Amino acid sequence: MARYGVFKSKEAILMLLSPITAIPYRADAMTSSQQKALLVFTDLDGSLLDHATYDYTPAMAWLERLREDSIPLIINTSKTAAEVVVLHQALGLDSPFITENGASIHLPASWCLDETPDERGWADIVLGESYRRIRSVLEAVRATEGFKFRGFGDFSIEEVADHTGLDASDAELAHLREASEPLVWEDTDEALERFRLLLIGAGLTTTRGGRFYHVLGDNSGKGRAIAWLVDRYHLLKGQRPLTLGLGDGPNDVPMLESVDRAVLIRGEHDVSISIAETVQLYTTTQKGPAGWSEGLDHWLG
Ligand SMILES: O=C(O)[C@@H](COP(=O)(O)O)O[C@H]1O[C@H](CO)[C@@H](O)[C@H](O)[C@H]1O
Repeated sequence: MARYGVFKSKEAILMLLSPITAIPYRADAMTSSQQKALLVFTDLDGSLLDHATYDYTPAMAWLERLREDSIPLIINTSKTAAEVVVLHQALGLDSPFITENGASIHLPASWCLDETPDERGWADIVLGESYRRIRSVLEAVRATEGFKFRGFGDFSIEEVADHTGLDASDAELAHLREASEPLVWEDTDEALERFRLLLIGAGLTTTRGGRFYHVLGDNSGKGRAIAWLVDRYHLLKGQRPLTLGLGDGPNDVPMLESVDRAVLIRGEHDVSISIAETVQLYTTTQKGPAGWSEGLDHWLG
């Protein structure tokens, strides 16, 4: 610090030199040159979308700024591809997206190397297990152990709508699972522990969103899908990107622990979330899309 003389730090000097209206210098905020190679990964429910209403209006200003600055916004959610395609179009995005808690990655033609895009111009990478196998394991452990739970495969479209607050047509899209099963646990905590261990033995893993437990292949998860896309970006552009992730639920922890800057959005759920201390983390005071914007103000503002 001696080289800054009477000033306590470089930050203090920069604050003095800044015009009064300028945003104060913060050592941990991303510089504009870092933002040129930035990928922003976002969870949906409880993060970009309001937990109860699925509204994203409070995030509009930041969505516009990311678009203007050509910063890719990459959705990373437990929702199905059928659900995300609709939102992706509504938001006017052209970036890849990750569905079913990291079990599938969807690449636009500009992100493809060996993959051949389909007639819509997209290629799908499956990291996880097939829905068929997940359901057959779930049905087998339920039959042998008598566990009490119900998954989307046991629900009618109306029941999905009742559990989620989605309208019938959105509930139908949520029902179109390809590589993960959301479920409502109706048994004891001890039974849940036994269930989890049995699934590990079958190559499956469990995680938790704002409303449901989710079962998926143990070779997937929101963090692994990010690692896959970071490698692909590196191959395409010849440099590693900087990454920023925003999420609110336990299923977002692997995402928040795999990015360079993380935003933990205050959740609607009652699950306490702990993130590794090594993570550069900002925790919001606001919930949903208002908290999402608060997190971007913090790191990119
Ligand atoms: O478990 C949950 O609470 C959410 C979590 O979704 P995110 O990973 O937070 O986008 O996901 C399920 O419920 C949604 C409706 O609330 C459905 O749209 C999703 O398909 C389902 O996975």
